[in-house]
Amino acid sequence: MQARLLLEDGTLFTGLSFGAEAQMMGEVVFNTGITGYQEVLSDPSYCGQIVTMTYPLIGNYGITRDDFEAIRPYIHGFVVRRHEPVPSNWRAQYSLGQLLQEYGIPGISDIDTRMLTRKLRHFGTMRGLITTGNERVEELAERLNLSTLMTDQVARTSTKHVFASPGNRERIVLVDFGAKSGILRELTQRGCDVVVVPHDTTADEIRRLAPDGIQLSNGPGDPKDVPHAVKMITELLGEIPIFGICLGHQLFALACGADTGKLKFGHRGGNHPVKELATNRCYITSQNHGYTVVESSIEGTPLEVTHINNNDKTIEGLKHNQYPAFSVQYHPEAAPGPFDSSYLFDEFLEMIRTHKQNNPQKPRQAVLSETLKGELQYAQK
Ligand SMILES: NC(=O)CC[C@H](N)C(=O)O
Repeated sequence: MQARLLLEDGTLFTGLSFGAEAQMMGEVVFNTGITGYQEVLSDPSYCGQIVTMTYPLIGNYGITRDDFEAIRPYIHGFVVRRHEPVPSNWRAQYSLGQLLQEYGIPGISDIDTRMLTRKLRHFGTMRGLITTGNERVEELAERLNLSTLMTDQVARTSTKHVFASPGNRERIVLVDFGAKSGILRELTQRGCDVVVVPHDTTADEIRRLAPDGIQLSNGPGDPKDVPHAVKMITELLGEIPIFGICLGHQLFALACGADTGKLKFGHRGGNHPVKELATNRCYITSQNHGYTVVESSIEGTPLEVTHINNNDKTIEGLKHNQYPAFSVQYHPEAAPGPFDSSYLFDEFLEMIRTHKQNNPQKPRQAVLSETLKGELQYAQK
């Protein structure tokens, strides 16, 4: 069956459909990973986006639900050069095309993804529309022109209820802005007592959970669409150690008085070189973001730049010069790898221990278990 991809500049690609029979609109972006398409399509930070893979052969190892970064994909379309419908992998439960069909997401293959990527690099990301129907092109163009990009992706992808992943070490409140499950995995692997809370949890609600540290997750969209989170971070800065990842990094920067802006075509892939300024060391990192912290906005804030991107020199890491709080624009949970940066979770726990030594805490409130029990019961209804 035929599928078409129309861009807002009028470019029309005609290829083959391998996903759902559907028409969907979104911001067209590209990812340069040569593996990891399952983690890409299930990463909630791509909510509302049409993702093009620049690697030409996609789908050859199929789909394994255990490799997902969220309960379901939130992408609005998947674009590949060649889709492999028969996976060769003993872990595969079904094919990529079957997964897209299950969730009503269109997929288009057999188009020139190199041309598409060059266009996005040259002109910046664009709105686009994938359709498997046979509408007239003028009709599709009009629909695309009238459409706008989503602004409520965080609310769509965040958990609605508090849930816990118990452990016997530091208690971490993980604020879920559309978190990848890799973050929870990294924390639980280190024995942390993790409480995952919705994106709009207030500072007081977080205090009641008596956390040792706050992990701000990644998430979709523009950080300026989540002002309530900036307020929460501002209120807790200095009181509880904070570690922000990706959207969490951008929100942390906004809370410290810096600004964010949109990159022309973003960073999405598994081999972005990041330089740690203190050591001059280079880390190869996994990235997925379209926004960035504006460098010129750092002056006059309490922030210090710790890492920069070696390709375009944009900010990749920040730390507060007075309080226990830091953040990175890339993904230390590295799903899929590279695993160069997982040590940042250990540094976060080390920061928490130092903060605890310097600020002996009151015993944890008994109210915590009651709060959680109530939430969990509610969630089970
Ligand atoms: N992965 C993320 O958290 C992405 C952050 C933000 N949505 C951006 O595109 O920049």
